[in-house]
Amino acid sequence: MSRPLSYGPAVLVGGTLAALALVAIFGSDYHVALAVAVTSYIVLATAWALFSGPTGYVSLATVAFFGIGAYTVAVLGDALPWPVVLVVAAAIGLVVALVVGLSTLRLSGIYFVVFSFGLAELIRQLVTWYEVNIGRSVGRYVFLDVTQAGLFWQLFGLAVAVFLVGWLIGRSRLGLALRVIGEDETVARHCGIDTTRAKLMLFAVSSMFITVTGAVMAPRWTYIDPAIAFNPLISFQVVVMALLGGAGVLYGPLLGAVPLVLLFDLIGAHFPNHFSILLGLVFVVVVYGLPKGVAGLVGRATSMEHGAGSPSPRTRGEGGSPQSGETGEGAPPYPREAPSPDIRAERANVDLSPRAGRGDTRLGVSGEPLLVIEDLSKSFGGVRAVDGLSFAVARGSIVGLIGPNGSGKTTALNLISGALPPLGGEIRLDGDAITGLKPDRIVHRGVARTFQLVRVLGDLSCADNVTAAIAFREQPLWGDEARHQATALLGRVGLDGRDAEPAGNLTYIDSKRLELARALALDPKLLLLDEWLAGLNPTELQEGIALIASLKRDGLTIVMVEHVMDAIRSLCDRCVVMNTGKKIADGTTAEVLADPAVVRAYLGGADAED
Ligand SMILES: Nc1ncnc2c1ncn2[C@@H]1O[C@H](COP(=O)(O)OP(=O)(O)OP(=O)(O)O)[C@@H](O)[C@H]1O
Repeated sequence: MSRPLSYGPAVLVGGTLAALALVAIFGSDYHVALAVAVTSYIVLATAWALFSGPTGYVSLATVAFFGIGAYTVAVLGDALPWPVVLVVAAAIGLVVALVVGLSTLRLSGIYFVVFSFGLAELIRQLVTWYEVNIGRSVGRYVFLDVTQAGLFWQLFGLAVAVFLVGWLIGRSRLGLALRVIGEDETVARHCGIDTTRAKLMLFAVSSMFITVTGAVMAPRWTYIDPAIAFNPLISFQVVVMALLGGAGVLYGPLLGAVPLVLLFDLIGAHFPNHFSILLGLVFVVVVYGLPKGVAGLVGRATSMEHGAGSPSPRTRGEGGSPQSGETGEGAPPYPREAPSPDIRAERANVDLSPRAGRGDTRLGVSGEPLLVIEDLSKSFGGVRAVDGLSFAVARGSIVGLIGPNGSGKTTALNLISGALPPLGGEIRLDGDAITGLKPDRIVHRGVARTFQLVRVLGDLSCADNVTAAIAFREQPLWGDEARHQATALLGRVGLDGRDAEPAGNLTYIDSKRLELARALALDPKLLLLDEWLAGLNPTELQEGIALIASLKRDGLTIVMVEHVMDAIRSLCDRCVVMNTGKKIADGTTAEVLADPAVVRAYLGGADAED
């Protein structure tokens, strides 16, 4: 949403459509037919990229929807007025997309590709079966009085509509959600995005455009059978066109569709028997030579011109220290409400007495704790990663979750944040059970997290990384207000003035700052930090500790998995120690770090003694 407005794409799209319109008005029959083919593929490839571009879900189901549209016309074309036929086709496409989407959009990567291909084949076989066994003939005649020019103008209208819808989606929360999903679906869920719903909505919109295109194109054939209407080549051609042009931007597929339709027309005329081989060759060249398409090349050239061509490498622990004064107390105020007097009172009441001991869920916490974990467990195959874990976290406190490598700390955080479903036990936040809820629901209850391996959305700007959370939290904001809040949060973590910078350019420490800003943007009650301080140099570490301390001063409750003992000592009110999935200690930091069982299991004598 913070991308600068550029008229280049609008001129490109408008100019191309205007040129096609001129061909349709003044061209010969052959040229009008060519304009029809080009426009139909512009619509198909752009509609395909509406969904597959931002999400990265490569769908080979294009022809399934295209064929549904064509067959709707073949069956109903004579019986109903033309606009009604198109509406019925769109409705059927919508229903099929919703059913298919609900059952498949949980799949990702190659599984989705294979399924989408299988879907097209399945629908083709079903139609063939119906025609042979019920209809008693394989094909159907389509006798509709539509001229080539009439066909062109319908497609032209569809093209205008698909660009308009794509433009609107690109500027909407849904558009941002899809870009986040495409970058990192796990992060998307932890930003509060209902990823299934977002994907489903766009899949349905994209499929409706494809279905209506199939319907509009049907009269062109006069006779159709399943082999024509569900020809898998259509799916492959659409993918190749979108990839050649660049599926990441709205105008990209157009850049691929125009030259390839012309090329395919040439190949079809002169080498009809070699069409598939040449299509395969084009596909290989596109995938290897232009992974981000022509639009990607244009984007790179433009950014080089503006001096932003070579992103600095994202190297763990390398340089990039923030300027002094950017963190901690000197930073602009974190835009969340100050802790209420109640919370302050409860914090004052936290019992950190040495009696607070092992295995007792509520010991050490007076009043209703913010987070209560009871008898939580999780297994991976034969490995019991978390085994009967119980502890509580007082409001406004920082609890360190510590233990040797592989003791189950990250798994415990994953269970709390909803990244993993527990095997057993209960998690309560503010008195309400959140056990087993999806991450986006848990985010809306007030839990935010960072990840052990930092996860920023590299192709999005820093501001968009933070806005993704602001736009999908429980009390979402959008537009200028969201942008201002994103800027303030970036300043809060020491990333002043970096709003427009792609997150992929950030150094390791700055990526961590950005991830923290994104978590804070969710306006959480509880923040889960997974080794947020790992890999920092001594200066960065001190700044990181100051930053976390300032969050606590603002009233945030924090559970931090950490191996950096200096941070544990200076930040944590209490510590829960895990070993082989079980809690082995729970008490004040000083008490726990002096516990011989803890020393034996984890710290080693030297560190425990300093
Ligand atoms: N997705 C997974 N699949 C299979 N095993 C897993 C998975 N995640 C964690 N484990 C196993 O569960 C156990 C606990 O792992 P976990 O990452 O929670 O430990 P940890 O205390 O966070 O370790 P570290 O301090 O090294 O990050 C380990 O034996 C680990 O191999």
